[in-house]
This record gives sequence, C-alpha cells and structure tokens, in this order.
Amino acid sequence: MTDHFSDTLRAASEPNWTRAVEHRFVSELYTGSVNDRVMAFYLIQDHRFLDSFLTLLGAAIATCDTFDARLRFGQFAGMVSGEENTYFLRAFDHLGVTDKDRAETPDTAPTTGFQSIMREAAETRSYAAILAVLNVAEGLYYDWAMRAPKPLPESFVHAEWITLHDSPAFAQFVAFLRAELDRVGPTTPDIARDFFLRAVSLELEFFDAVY
Ligand SMILES: Cc1ncc(C[n+]2csc(CCO)c2C)c(N)n1
Repeated sequence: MTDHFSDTLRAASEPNWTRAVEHRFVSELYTGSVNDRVMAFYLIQDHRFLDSFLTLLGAAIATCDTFDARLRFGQFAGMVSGEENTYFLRAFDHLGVTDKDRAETPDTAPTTGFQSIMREAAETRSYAAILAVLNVAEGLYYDWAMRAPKPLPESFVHAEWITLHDSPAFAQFVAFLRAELDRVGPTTPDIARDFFLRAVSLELEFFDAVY
C-alpha cells in the first residue's frame, strides 16, 4: 500500500474494481468474440454514457483550479466529441444498428445510474467529486485496455474500443487525473471516496447488464 490517495480509493473499491477489469465482456473483447448483438447493445448504452460524460467534463473545466488543468480537460473534451463519437457512429453502421434501434432501446439501470452520478458530481461543483468519478471512468478503462494481449482482434469494432483506451495520450490523461485526485481529494476525502466507490460499482453493473 502506498500513501497516494488514489491508490487508497482503488484498494477500497476491491473486489469490484478487479471484477470489472476482468469481466467476461473484457475477455471476449480481447479475443474479438463479443457477440454482435451484445456489442451493439453495449455501444447503444455507452453512447448515452458519453453524453453525460461531456457534462461532467464541462464541470471539470468550470471547477478546476489551474489553467493547465483547464487546457487538458478542454483538449480531452475535443477528442471525446470528435474521434470517440465517430467511432460509435462507424460501429453502429458496421453492426447494422439504425437510429430507430437506438431510439427504441431503453436505458438499463446502470446507464441511468451513471447518468445520475455524473450529473450529481457535476452539480456538486466539487472538483474532488468530479475527479473521483473521472478517475474511475478513465482509470478503470485504461486498466483493462492496457492489458489487452496482442495481436488485437481483427474487427475494428473490437480493436478500436481497446486502442481508444490505451493510447499514449490516454495514458497521460489518466496519469494527470490521478495526480489531480492525489492533490485535491484529501481536502474532502469522504466526498471523493463516496463518488469513487459508487462509480466502481456502476462500472461493474454496466458490464453485467449487457449479458
Ligand atoms: C461505462 C463506461 N465507463 C467508462 C468509460 C470510459 N470512457 C468514457 S468517456 C471516455 C473518454 C474517452 O475515451 C472514457 C475512457 C466508458 N466508455 N463507459
């Protein structure tokens, strides 16, 4: 155990963190064997996650206390709104997911839960709460993506969902988020811990809900 605040929260979130990182969905993604219907359902749900995620990033831009952090969040928001959003659209096209399918598929409980916690964190206007949720959303995805065995699966739908979350730029952003949480989290540890632990549970439930 180190005395980094982010490590303490991550240790406190076990066993859920590891259960999410080693989830059936993740191992099937590594081998490119996620069933197309499961992948389509996951991506429909996750595209809704991305919408609230941008609200949360906007709150990070509004509440962070340095110009450097504001620039990083701003650049990241641009990437998510561009490259990451078009991945979803190309994947929907490839999997034959129509606008109608997307509109008619109801939110799962964890999708609603994530939208709520991201809005809740955004509305606290507490940079520590916002960082806690961002650290889970980014750090947990980086943790499984960086472990993906090579070669990556053939289908771009599977392979790009891995590479989007383990690029060098993404790794740097995750390291930045951890350093920020280590710096700011200890000022309001209970709030940071509460948001962090709830977000990890939701990540696990989000994966569970696609099966
Ligand atoms: C349930 C769920 N949790 C986390 C992520 C990860 N994530 C969401 S937005 C974003 C930023 C750019 O990649 C990242 C990493 C996800 N997609 N879905």
